[in-house]
Amino acid sequence: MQQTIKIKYLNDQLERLEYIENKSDWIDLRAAETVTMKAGEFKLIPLGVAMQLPKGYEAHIVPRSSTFKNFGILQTNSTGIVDESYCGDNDQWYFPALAMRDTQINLNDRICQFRIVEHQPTIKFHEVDTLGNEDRGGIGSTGVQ
Ligand SMILES: O=c1ccn([C@H]2C[C@H](O)[C@@H](COP(=O)(O)OP(=O)(O)OP(=O)(O)O)O2)c(=O)[nH]1
Repeated sequence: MQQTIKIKYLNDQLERLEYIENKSDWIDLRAAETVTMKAGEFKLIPLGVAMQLPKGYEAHIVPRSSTFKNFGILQTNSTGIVDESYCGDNDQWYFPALAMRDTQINLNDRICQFRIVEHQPTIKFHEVDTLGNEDRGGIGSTGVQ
């Protein structure tokens, strides 16, 4: 199945996004400006794109596996969630970055990746006194090996 995403680029110099077949279905995103950061500094790095996602979908943004090795930055929200309603011309996507060392990220460096994901079903909470199941054990109860 193929989906179409309407995309608006906010920087003419930004390389256009590409879905690369047979590699990974995650799509790399690029820094839309050159950014220098000091160790300990936080910055929202602009990704230079705004999109209208397909109806019923959201997008998840995570770092590339090599991002920390290459740039020494961590994504402060671990996973970025782009809501379907975040679809205006100026609803630019950002990468919230914490620098662990002095670093420079250049325009068009690929720093993170995204995929689209269908929304979960609507959820209703049903409060009970007991769930009626045996406890599985606390976090870490299965040991390390
Ligand atoms: O890594 C991210 C995470 C979010 N967003 C954009 C898309 C998302 O739809 C919007 C708001 O994100 P979220 O709802 O997670 O943030 P919030 O802190 O709850 O802010 P808001 O009050 O805008 O909802 O910010 C990004 O560009 N990058």
